[in-house]
Formats: sequence, C-alpha cells, structure tokens
Amino acid sequence: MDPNVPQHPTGTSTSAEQNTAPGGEGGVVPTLVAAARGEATPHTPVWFMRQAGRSLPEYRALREGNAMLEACRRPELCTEITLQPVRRHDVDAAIFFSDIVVPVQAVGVDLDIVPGVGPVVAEPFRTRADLDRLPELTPDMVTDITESVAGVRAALRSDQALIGFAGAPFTLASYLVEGGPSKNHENTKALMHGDPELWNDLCERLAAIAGAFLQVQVDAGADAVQLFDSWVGYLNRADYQRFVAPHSARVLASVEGRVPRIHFGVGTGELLDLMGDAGAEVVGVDYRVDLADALERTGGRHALQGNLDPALLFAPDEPLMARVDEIVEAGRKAPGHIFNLGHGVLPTTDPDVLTRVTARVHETSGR
Ligand SMILES: Cc1c2[nH]c(c1CCC(=O)O)Cc1[nH]c(c(CCC(=O)O)c1C)Cc1[nH]c(c(CCC(=O)O)c1C)Cc1[nH]c(c(C)c1CCC(=O)O)C2
Repeated sequence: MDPNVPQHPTGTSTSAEQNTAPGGEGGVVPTLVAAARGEATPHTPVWFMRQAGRSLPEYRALREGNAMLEACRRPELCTEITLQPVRRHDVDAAIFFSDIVVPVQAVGVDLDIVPGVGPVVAEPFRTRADLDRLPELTPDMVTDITESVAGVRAALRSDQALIGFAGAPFTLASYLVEGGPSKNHENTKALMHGDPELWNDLCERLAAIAGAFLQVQVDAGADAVQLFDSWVGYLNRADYQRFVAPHSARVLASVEGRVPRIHFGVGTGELLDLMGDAGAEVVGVDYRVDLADALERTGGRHALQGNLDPALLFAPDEPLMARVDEIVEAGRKAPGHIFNLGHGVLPTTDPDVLTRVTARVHETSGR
C-alpha cells in the first residue's frame, strides 16, 4: 500500500487532497484533526492521556527541583516536557503540559499542587463572597502559556496535532469547594442542591475562565482541545443536565468552529450522549464501556476517543495487543476514532509498552 495515500480505517481509500488544509495552503491536516472530523486518515491516530510526565525518566530528570506549577509556567520546561512523549513514542498528538488548575491560579486563587496528593486550595469556596476570587482570565495573565503553545506547535510536524485543554466547570468546582481531591464530592453536591443559584454563578465564572484558557491555547496554535470533566461520572443524568451541561456547553462553545473539541470524563457511561450534545465533535470513552456501546449511546453523531484500560499496559504482550486490535477494529465503525487509554497513564507504566502500543495501532490500522 502506498503510505502517502490516506486510507480510511474502514478501508475506503481517498485522494491525498482530502488530507490537506482548506484554503490551498498545502499544509497537511494533523491526523488527529482529520479523525475528529470524520475524514479519511492514513492510520488511526494515537495519544495517551497523561503521556507527558510520570512514566518517563527524562521527565522526572527535568522536574528535579522544579515544583509542578512552576514547571507549567516556564516555557522552556513546559515545551520540552510536552514534546518528550511525542519524540519517544511517535504518537500523533502532543497534549500541552499544564494542569486544570493553572488558569484558576493565574486569576489569583491561592492553590498548590502537593506531591502525592494533587491540587490543594488554601481556602475552599463555600459562600457568595468567594465569587470575587474568580475574576476573568485575560491573555496578559498567561503570556507564558501563549509562548509555550507556540513553541510546541513550531516543533511539531504538520501531521502531528497539539491538543490544548481545560478542566470543565464541575471538576474545577469540586477542587475549589472540597479544597482538594475528593472521593465523594459531598460538599460540591451539597452546594449544588443547597444553593443552586450560587452553584450556577460559580460554574459560570469557571466556564468563563476555562473558555478563555482554551481560546488562549487555540490562538497560539493548538489544533484541537480536550475538556476534562474527570469527576462528572459521580453525577446522575438529571443532575448533569440541570447543573453541569449548560456550563460545559459554554466552555466548548468558546472555540466552536475553530478546532475539534474532545469531551472526556471518567465513569461517564451513562452520560456519553449528553456530553456529546454539550457541543463536542469527539466523545472520550473510559475503559468501562465498549466502543460499540459508546457508539450506540452517542447515536453515531460523534467520533470516539479511547479506550484501553491503563492497567492492561502491565499485562503480557499477547492479551494486551489482542485488546489493542479489538479496540482498533471497534473504532472502524465509528464516524472517526482516536486511540487512547480509558484514563491516564499510571506512573509505574513501562514507557516502552506505550511505544509498542502506538506502533501496533499504526500498523494494524493502516500504516
Ligand atoms: C495529581 C493531580 C495533579 N492535578 C490533578 C491531579 C489529580 C488529583 C486527584 O486525584 O484528584 C488534577 C487534574 N489534572 C488534570 C486532570 C484531568 C485529567 C485526569 O482526569 O487525569 C485532573 C483531574 C489534567 C492534567 N494534569 C497534567 C496534565 C499534563 C499532560 C500530561 O501529563 O500528559 C494534564 C492534562 C499534569 C500533572 N498534573 C499533576 C501532576 C503531578 C502532573 C504531572 C504529570 C503527572 O504526574 O501526571 C497534579
């Protein structure tokens, strides 16, 4: 097979022109962007949530003596960390190295990322007066982010994508209200149901901040965005529709028509259609739901991203690669498929396994 001829995963070959940018600039559309739009791709694009950091020795070396939130704000470090997994694994996308709390800190909220814990907020949010601590995010507050994104984009090949991201209002609100990582999100739910007006005002502020953060990244060259609503799987459908969906929709709308939007959460099998309807081209699927079921639940209206169980990366090659092949196969039936894990890379993962999984997906899906 001619490797230069784009090949849809279903086997429909198309002309090479379909993989070029509109406007006759001759630039190649990143493979991930084409898949998100449901267009022909030379192979199924692959990236891994939390691919930057954690499992990579070269990342741990760079982070030595640099606090997480400081590393996120130093363009030379941030750019290099973002590029490390792309070089090592030959994945189709870089995920911008940052954190969902970076824009919240940028507007002035006193918080820190505590090693082994996660984001910790000095004074948790509980009352109306706390809203004053969430002013709008303006680009001048995050000029380093603009510089880092532009630096990464300039270093990538044109067929590789840079994914920008933000935390969705519910997940951000949970960290602010609980004061840190939470298992049950009880204070968050108590606020949501106990004072819906304050809840909505809080989420409106967070949606504005997250939307502005996405816009900054897209303005600087991000090719796609992912909205992480990591903990929204703790809600039922009714609460999601009433208290969350309108706010997430606002964030997604902030970059509508500019770049493909991926919407992801953990344990969101019951919410997949609603998350797509909030305004995403791509719905992220965690490992608990088969892609075939996810396709049905989303009515075939969205490309899918996912969904290898990150724990399977610890299994022997035979069952691991068999599962990878199954996921690639199931993805062929979707309007578009981006191969990923069902959640982030676990810190003790052998990075060579990620390289081999990437190669396997490329091989079996076309290249
Ligand atoms: C541990 C943690 C942090 N921040 C957060 C946690 C989880 C705590 C909890 O369980 O509640 C909060 C967070 N940060 C991010 C998310 C969404 C993604 C997810 O669900 O995992 C969430 C929920 C995005 C991210 N957070 C980070 C990225 C960067 C991209 C990447 O690593 O691939 C993203 C998209 C990076 C990050 N973020 C953090 C560290 C130490 C790092 C460095 C690398 C690593 O150890 O994973 C701190």
